[in-house]
Amino acid sequence: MDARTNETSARESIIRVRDLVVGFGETNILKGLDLDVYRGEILGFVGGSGGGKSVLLRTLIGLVTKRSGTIELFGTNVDDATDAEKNAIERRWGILFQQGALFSSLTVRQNVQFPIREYLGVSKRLRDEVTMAKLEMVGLKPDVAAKFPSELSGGMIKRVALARALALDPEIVFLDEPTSGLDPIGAGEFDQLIRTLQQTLGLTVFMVTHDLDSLHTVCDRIAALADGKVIADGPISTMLESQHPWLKAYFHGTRARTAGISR
Ligand SMILES: Nc1ncnc2c1ncn2[C@@H]1O[C@H](COP(=O)(O)OP(=O)(O)OP(=O)(O)O)[C@@H](O)[C@H]1O
Repeated sequence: MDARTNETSARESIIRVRDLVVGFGETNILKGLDLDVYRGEILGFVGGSGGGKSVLLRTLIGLVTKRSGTIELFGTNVDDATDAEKNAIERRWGILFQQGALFSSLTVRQNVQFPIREYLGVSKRLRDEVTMAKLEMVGLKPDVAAKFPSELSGGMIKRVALARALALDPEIVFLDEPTSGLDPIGAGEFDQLIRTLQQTLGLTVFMVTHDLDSLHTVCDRIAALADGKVIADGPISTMLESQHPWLKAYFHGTRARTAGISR
């Protein structure tokens, strides 16, 4: 199904954040942030370095405690969720951290199986079958399963990390700078893979990225973070029209022109 049709026909918020404040010590990093992530879309999340993109991601998955505001995941307010409900919610997302973050002492197979072992009491045979299916899904050959992360290229590490993020058949995947460290061809292939998975699996994708090519080619919508808030959201045309100084610098700078986004 075309992603844009999908987006307009079903505007169900998988993630709904309102007036979110998150800080450390005396400093607030997120200062009343509002954000929706709609089912089936690929949302690109951009913002200056140190602006709080990773902090938002870590807050959404419960690794950082918010100071105030509401976070609803799959229609459940996390403040009202029981431990059992939180556990059930965690199984509905997958995460690809920056640099892939694989366990270096585990094989690819063991890395991909990690969430399955943690959340599902299934037999070894079924775990192995699921693992091989996920590796195939991300375009890796079966022989990769027995390798260790140190034996893989950067692009392969990202794919294994994506296979692990997909292990529990999530409804949404959080990707923290998935194409960083990849050459332009590898980054383009990874973007294409994400688009294919979104279309074939009906995945929702929340992608923190600095990659202008990714924003241009793969994202249905972009949300921009500045001054602790989402200052603009919409398709790339909305970003190009914005008069906010950071957005102007970002989307009309030399790199944007090189990527063919702006003239
Ligand atoms: N655990 C923490 N304790 C104190 N400060 C933190 C903590 N985690 C993040 N910060 C601060 O929060 C701010 C936002 O960091 P964050 O990593 O979210 O930025 P970012 O937008 O993801 O940046 P980049 O694009 O460079 O990855 C930074 O100033 C960082 O130092």
